[in-house]
Amino acid sequence: MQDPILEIRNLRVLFPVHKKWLPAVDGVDLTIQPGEITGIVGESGSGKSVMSQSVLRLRDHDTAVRYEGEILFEKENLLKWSLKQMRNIRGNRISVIFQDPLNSLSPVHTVESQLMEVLILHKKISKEEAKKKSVQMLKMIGIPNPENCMKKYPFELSGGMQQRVMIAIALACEPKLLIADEPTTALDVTIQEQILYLIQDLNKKLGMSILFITHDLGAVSNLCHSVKVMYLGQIVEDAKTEELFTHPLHPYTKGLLACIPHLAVERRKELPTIPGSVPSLSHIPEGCHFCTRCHEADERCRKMPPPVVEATPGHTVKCWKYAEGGKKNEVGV
Ligand SMILES: Nc1ncnc2c1ncn2[C@@H]1O[C@H](COP(=O)(O)OP(=O)(O)OP(=O)(O)O)[C@@H](O)[C@H]1O
Repeated sequence: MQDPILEIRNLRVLFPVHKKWLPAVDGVDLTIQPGEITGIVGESGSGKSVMSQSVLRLRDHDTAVRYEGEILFEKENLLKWSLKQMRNIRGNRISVIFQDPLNSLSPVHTVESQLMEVLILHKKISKEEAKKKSVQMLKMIGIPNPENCMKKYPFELSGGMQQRVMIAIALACEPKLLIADEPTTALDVTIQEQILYLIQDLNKKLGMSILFITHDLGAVSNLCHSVKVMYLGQIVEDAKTEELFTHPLHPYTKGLLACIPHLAVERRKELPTIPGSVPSLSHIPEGCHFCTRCHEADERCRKMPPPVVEATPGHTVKCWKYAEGGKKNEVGV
């Protein structure tokens, strides 16, 4: 087996809230193999973005933040790196694409100058080479007339085209890891499909690993090799995609799957929901983080954090229900 591209070990990311350091990410372990697409799903406020942005230390600039644990990228602990070292890795060995391309693209520079800038900065190539490579990138991501697109400003492009340009910039330096944080949420359904197909195609062609963050379980089922379900800063279930969709174990995962709209609409039933909402950081329950919304929770769940149990090989769940009989993973206990 190859060495993993990314290995996150017992990561905690804490923010100061009411004079206390509170964990938005609370003991996450995650491994991504070369070429693998890993999905992170969970409701708003589960800590998906904080966790993925920590890989590139994107929160360091604008807010007080404390990290514990390790983020090993090709065996180097990024949490020990200076911000100067981090700048060299961003957009080069690790890239990120966000939900809203207009927030990531500069409104006052053409597509050409934005694409060329990243290539000249990181790859130290000449202007002519950068221009040639930029046209190739736009072609590869399916922009019909790349030379024409190069001259445009982002506002002159449709939402789908802006997203493609952002992907081209992210991939220009052929990163080993792409972090895609809700990359299709702001797009029309048909364009969503195209962008997901594009990401899948690029993963196959370039062999890069992808950390795919989303609310959309449908997208996960089509795209990802494995899925981690996140709730209030913790991974509560982790399995290969097919296994997770066919044999969900955690009450939270079961709840999320039951909320996929088309199944209920087809049968003209009321759409199920998970009662309540994700608590804020200052209201994290003492025992299992999900206990306040779980219909199966008992006294033990409310008092003691559950262990991580390997229910079947490669399928782990953080829930007391599976604690007896399953194989305990010491890290999560
Ligand atoms: N700078 C900060 N200070 C305090 N709390 C923060 C800060 N940034 C994020 N949080 C909190 O961390 C938690 C996780 O937020 P995060 O944005 O990672 O969730 P998410 O799962 O990505 O949600 P969404 O899908 O809406 O982006 C939330 O409770 C959020 O309020």
